Amino acid sequence: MARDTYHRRSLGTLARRIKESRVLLVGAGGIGCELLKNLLLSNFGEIHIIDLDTIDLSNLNRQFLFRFEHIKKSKALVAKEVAQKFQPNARLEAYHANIKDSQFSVDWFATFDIVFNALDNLEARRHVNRMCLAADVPLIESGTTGFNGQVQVIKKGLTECYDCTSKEIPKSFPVCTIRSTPSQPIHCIVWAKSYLFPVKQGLTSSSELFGISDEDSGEFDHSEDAENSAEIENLRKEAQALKEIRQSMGSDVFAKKVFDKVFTEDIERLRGMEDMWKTRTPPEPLNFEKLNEESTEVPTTISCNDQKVWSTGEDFVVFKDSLDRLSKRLKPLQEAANDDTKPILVFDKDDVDTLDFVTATANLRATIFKIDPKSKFDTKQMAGNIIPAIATTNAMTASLCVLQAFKVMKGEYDQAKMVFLERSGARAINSDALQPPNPNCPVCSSAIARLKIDPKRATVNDLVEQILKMKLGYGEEFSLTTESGIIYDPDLEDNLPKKLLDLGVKNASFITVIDDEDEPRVNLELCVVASEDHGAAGQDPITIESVPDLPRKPKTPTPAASEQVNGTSEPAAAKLKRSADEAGLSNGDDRVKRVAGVSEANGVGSNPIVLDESTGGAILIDD
Ligand SMILES: Nc1ncnc2c1ncn2[C@@H]1O[C@H](COP(=O)(O)OP(=O)(O)OP(=O)(O)O)[C@@H](O)[C@H]1O
Ligand SMILES: [Zn+2]
Repeated sequence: MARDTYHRRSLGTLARRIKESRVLLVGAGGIGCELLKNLLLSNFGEIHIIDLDTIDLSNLNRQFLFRFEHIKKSKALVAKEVAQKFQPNARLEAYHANIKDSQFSVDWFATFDIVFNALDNLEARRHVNRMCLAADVPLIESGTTGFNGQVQVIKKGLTECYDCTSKEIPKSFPVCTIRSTPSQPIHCIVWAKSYLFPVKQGLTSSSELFGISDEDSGEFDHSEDAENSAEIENLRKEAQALKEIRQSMGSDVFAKKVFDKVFTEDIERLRGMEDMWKTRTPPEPLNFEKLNEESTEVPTTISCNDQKVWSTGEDFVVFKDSLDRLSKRLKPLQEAANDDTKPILVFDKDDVDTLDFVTATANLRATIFKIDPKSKFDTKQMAGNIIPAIATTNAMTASLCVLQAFKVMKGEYDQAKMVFLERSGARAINSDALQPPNPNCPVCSSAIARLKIDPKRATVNDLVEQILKMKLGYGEEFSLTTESGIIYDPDLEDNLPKKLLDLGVKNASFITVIDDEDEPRVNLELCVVASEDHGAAGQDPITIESVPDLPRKPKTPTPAASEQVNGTSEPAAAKLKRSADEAGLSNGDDRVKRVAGVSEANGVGSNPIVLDESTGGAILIDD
């Protein structure tokens, strides 16, 4: 029987609507590949796929549309080409691009029946959430972390949006914890990674051994309390000392100089700060000669054993050997470089030399501070911020997305669910009713309006005077914020004559208007539609499409703002995937109680998927 007949039998009248639908899939990674296959096999007629990345060797174990020969090619383009074979009649469009690019305007989003998020980062998720709210298109948001997965249906005005609940943001550590008082293996790993290597993203620091970066790691907390600023000053002094040591790179004495500085002298200096050790165990410096004698029998091949936690002597050998390998790589690069470029080596979890070095130096530091050392394998996970991705979780999550999409296509939002997948609960798949929008949400409680501008002419003054004060009746007290920060408030009048374009406002940008009067109106999100045509025929350089309703704000504080979490014992993971907790899907008691008639949760994280016995072992897809 033809596939269409099966679809009609199982989906009834919905089959036709699905075939005529036009949907957008954002992300062609772990969930995205599975979802694309599901959408095609479910007969969705037109699918647009976007992904900014190219295929990597490490994607092949789970992103099944990709093969070895596709490495370095665009994920979106390859996904389209390969998946087209499942359903040759479907219309597929692929974009090798960032969803945040200005070509993907609100008007473009509005052409889709459903948008599916299969992303791995907060920023892109937030952007799509805002665009879907502005375009009033339903969004199916999904994410996985190891064995956990979740799917959330988002519809403007009816359900919570992605930002209605607070999200955990990447953790950072106070500089003083990393530099002087580490207490966890991760503190030593962050130190080895960020202090000895330049980092690719962040702000200023120059205390690295393998080159000097203009930037600093986001893993450091730079808030200027007294303890921190003293540490930052120390960092500057040490930068100078390391600079001198760098001069001897490539010579026989290099390893000893580095070792003596970071594992002996710096530690003795730290130990001398007695106040610091009143409530903590003081660090014990290491001795180069002693370790050299103790490790004469250790082969350098020990570094290949990534499961074993190396002894201090083994760490010492790997330290010297990897330092030598890295120096040999850097030296010729430096000699060949002209004056303008300064070659550097940066940490990369997949670069064995840098990983060996970080493992060994982090472990030597851990020994000094009486912290448990870690295997190279564990160090790789922690230093590389790796969250295991599991093919089965992705596949199950992608299938749940399609089941929710059917409800969205039918307009049955009362039937749509927040669904989550977990390993240790009584059932593998659980669901919750969708919550109404949070009235204090900084995103969806805002009014939304489209602002048409001629980018060549429209100024901040045009927006403030003609639109906000004259058309929308704003008083004097309000501010304008874009992604790059505040562009106007009553004390920042210098920007008034500037063109919006020169302040980074382009097509698909958002400008948030925050009313600061005594009884403020809700925030207003202005979604920019920039078009040079708009300036033609003597039109105003800036117009608003329709006057939005701007009620007063509710008087309760806003709970959904992001929180900065510093100095915790958790890995400084730039958390890529959304966890159940982030989604407001706590795996705690509340939810277990809500799942009626099922056995008790069976342990925490240590058991395989437990299915509900009362249903004959069936996985309950939905309540
Ligand atoms: N702003 C964005 N625009 C378009 N695609 C994006 C954007 N941000 C992330 N993506 C894509 O979303 C996908 C997420 O997939 P996934 O979580 O499987 O990540 P991955 O990078 O493929 O794998 P891993 O991070 O586990 O190595 C990636 O392919 C990534 O390129
Ligand atoms: Zn919201």
